[in-house]
Amino acid sequence: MGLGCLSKSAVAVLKTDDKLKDAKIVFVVGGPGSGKGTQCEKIVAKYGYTHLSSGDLLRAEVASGSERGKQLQAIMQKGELVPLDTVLDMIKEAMIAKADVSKGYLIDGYPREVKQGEEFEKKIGAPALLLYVDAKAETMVKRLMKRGETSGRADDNEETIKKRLDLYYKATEPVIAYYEKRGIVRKINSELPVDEVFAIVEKAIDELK
Ligand SMILES: Nc1ncnc2c1ncn2[C@@H]1O[C@H](COP(=O)(O)OP(=O)(O)O)[C@@H](O)[C@H]1O
Ligand SMILES: Nc1ncnc2c1ncn2[C@H]1C[C@H](O)[C@@H](COP(=O)(O)OP(=O)(O)O)O1
Ligand SMILES: [Mg+2]
Repeated sequence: MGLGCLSKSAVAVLKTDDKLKDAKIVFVVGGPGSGKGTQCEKIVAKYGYTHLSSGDLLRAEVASGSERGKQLQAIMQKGELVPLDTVLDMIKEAMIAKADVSKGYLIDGYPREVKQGEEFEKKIGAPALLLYVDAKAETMVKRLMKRGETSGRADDNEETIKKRLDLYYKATEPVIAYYEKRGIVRKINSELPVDEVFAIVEKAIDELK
């Protein structure tokens, strides 16, 4: 069927969705403080991918001072997950905004639970790769406490870090098992120095081409 019967704006929406369906999508999953953001920055510098961190998108909404932002801030401060639809809508909007120029998307900090992965695939598309950024709990806590000295983040404190870690093991680790069955998970040892971690990341990204 042609698109002739549809209005111009309806065609534009369909075309955008098509573009996202064909897009190269990489999920970046790992515990809090494991080094997701650090590696994503390096991927952007080398490969020109679009980096979308769900946490950054949420913090931007908080910074806007909106009513919705205030509600989000309260949830994040407790180390809990914000509602799925809120995060997914923000990610999709940000992806569409870059659809014409993006070489690929790094979706950092999402999915946080299996349901988030399922909904993403229904509304946007399938990931080609999942980078599993792996570090020990002890390492993550140490890094987050250090980051907390300067990050200004309401969730980089001992009490919230503990809750975030618990939630990670309970809700997010099953995401890795879910995508392992599809054979798209690459486990990255993030205990190593940043550049050595990136050398492993590069191999995984290069395989995608
Ligand atoms: N491989 C690494 N070795 C040492 N420190 C690291 C490493 N990767 C990240 N860090 C540090 O750990 C902290 C958390 O990293 P970040 O990239 O913000 O993690 P995430 O986005 O997963 O929470 C940062 O302060 C960062 O500089
Ligand atoms: N996909 C998602 N679903 C629900 N809440 C999310 C989310 N991504 C982020 N959040 C909320 C809850 C998190 O504790 C908080 C900070 O997330 P983050 O910046 O991704 O943390 P980190 O990079 O330290 O792992 O934002
Ligand atoms: Mg981060």
